[in-house]
Amino acid sequence: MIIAVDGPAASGKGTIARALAKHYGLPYLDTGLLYRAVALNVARMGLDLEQEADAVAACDFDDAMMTDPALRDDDVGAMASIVSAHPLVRAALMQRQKRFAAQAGGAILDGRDIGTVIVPDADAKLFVKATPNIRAQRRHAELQARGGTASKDRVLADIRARDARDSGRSIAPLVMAPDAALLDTSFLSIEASVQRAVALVEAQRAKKASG
Ligand SMILES: Nc1ncnc2c1ncn2[C@@H]1O[C@H](COP(=O)(O)OP(=O)(O)O)[C@@H](O)[C@H]1O
Ligand SMILES: Nc1ccn([C@@H]2O[C@H](COP(=O)(O)OP(=O)(O)O)[C@@H](O)[C@H]2O)c(=O)n1
Repeated sequence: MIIAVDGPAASGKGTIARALAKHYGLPYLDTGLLYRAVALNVARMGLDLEQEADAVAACDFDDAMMTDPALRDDDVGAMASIVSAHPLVRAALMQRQKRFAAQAGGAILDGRDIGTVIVPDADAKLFVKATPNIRAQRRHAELQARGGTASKDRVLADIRARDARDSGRSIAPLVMAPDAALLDTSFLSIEASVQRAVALVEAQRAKKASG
């Protein structure tokens, strides 16, 4: 079974995707980390995020980079949103994601374009959302726990800027696939969100199985 989980920053998609991976015993790929790795690489190489050729030169990284804690920094999320708008960067990362999705037994991937571009024929698709304020609150608490000092207003502004850039870009914009199930986590606990996610996946599987 392949499950696609998409949604904006700090909506809870990673939390849900990890829980679904455990529930169904499937391997999980956080595709945002790939774009974050490219962005961090560009910065470390002293290159320009806005220049497509610079960002493409930073796409060649090995798996070890995916565990670098610096990838989770807030400014790296904002930088990732800049490099991810370059078509050649998306092309360079596409095969890696498609290969992960195609492994025997299935997989779960989360990101922005999983259900629309990477695996449009996924067995189940979720689009996770929450209000910008609630997402900022959650991300702010998460960053504070990691020793970050950004204010809640700054985190909210970053989330709004990323929403606009990710939804407004011409290639693979953040948009809900027409056949995805919407899951609004604004007023749900983590446990309730996960329960709802499992129910939505089961409903989509049952619908597919019946024809
Ligand atoms: N339903 C929820 N209620 C409260 N906090 C949540 C909920 N879902 C996720 N979180 C917390 O919000 C933060 C962002 O969640 P995460 O799953 O990383 O979002 P995303 O992958 O969409 O960026 C994390 O600290 C996570 O523990
Ligand atoms: N499939 C994906 C995943 C992430 N991204 C980009 O990478 C950035 C960081 O993604 P992320 O999933 O790590 O961010 P969070 O939602 O965890 O804050 C996003 O803002 C997008 O610009 C993308 O374009 N496509």
